[in-house]
Amino acid sequence: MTAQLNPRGDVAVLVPAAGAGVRLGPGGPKALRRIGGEPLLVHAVRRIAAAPSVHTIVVAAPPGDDDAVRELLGPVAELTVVAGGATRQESVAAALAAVPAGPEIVLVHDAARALTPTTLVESVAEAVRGGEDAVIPVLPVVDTVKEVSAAGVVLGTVDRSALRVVQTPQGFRRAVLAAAHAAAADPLTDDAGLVEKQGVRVACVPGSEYALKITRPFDLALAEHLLSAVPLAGHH
Ligand SMILES: Nc1ccn([C@@H]2O[C@H](COP(=O)(O)OP(=O)(O)OP(=O)(O)O)[C@@H](O)[C@H]2O)c(=O)n1
Ligand SMILES: C[C@](O)(CO)[C@H](O)COP(=O)(O)O
Repeated sequence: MTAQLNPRGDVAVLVPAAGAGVRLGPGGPKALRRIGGEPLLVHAVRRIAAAPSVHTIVVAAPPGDDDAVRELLGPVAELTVVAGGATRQESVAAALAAVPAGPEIVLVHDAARALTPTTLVESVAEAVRGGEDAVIPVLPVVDTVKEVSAAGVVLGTVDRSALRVVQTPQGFRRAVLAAAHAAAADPLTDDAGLVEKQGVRVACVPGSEYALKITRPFDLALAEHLLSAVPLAGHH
């Protein structure tokens, strides 16, 4: 059944889904690869659409696949589909340009983080609503980290106590994200990076193991397993 979004919600979620998935290997655009019989993009959008604060969803589709993505997501949730760009940053900018007047909180969420819990969408939005200009979900680094030379020799052991791995959704006051994208020069890997360049404070909230980014074949297998072991994996 098509999820109806909250007309009184204050959050727009941009879903960059236009990546090729080179690290995942052959099999078509990553967002359209399947776990539990459904494309990653469907899993991701279903979880976003279940978040009570969400007013608008804009998906940046793989180049040439925008009509197919519209058809695919029609039964999942009310949303807008735009054509993605050559970089993640361009895809986010295209989606941002399609957000209607209204929502003043904008979240950017990778389709590749298909099992992200709905509760994480809400906790990031809540932190922005509470006064932060920019919010990212993070997890501690669980392994020892070494700096290694190009020749494969250890140069030193990094102090990991202040390091965090960063997930999505990343949340922003709308004007802050728009200004950061307007000022963007070289592409960065995440939106918080653009905002940092503007001197804006970026706050952290606890991330979720379920929000793993499906990047390599092992991640796809892990996500498939999580979904079959716990059918609602990452839903809450
Ligand atoms: N031109 C691009 C590149 C990436 N993305 C999206 O950004 C998210 C995070 O990117 P990543 O997981 O690195 O995806 P890919 O770029 O597809 O991966 P790879 O680098 O292995 O090709 C994904 O949902 C991906 O679809 C996008 O919308 N447009
Ligand atoms: C946005 C992101 O998912 C946060 O971890 C990440 O930076 C995307 O980077 P990638 O190099 O495109 O995977």
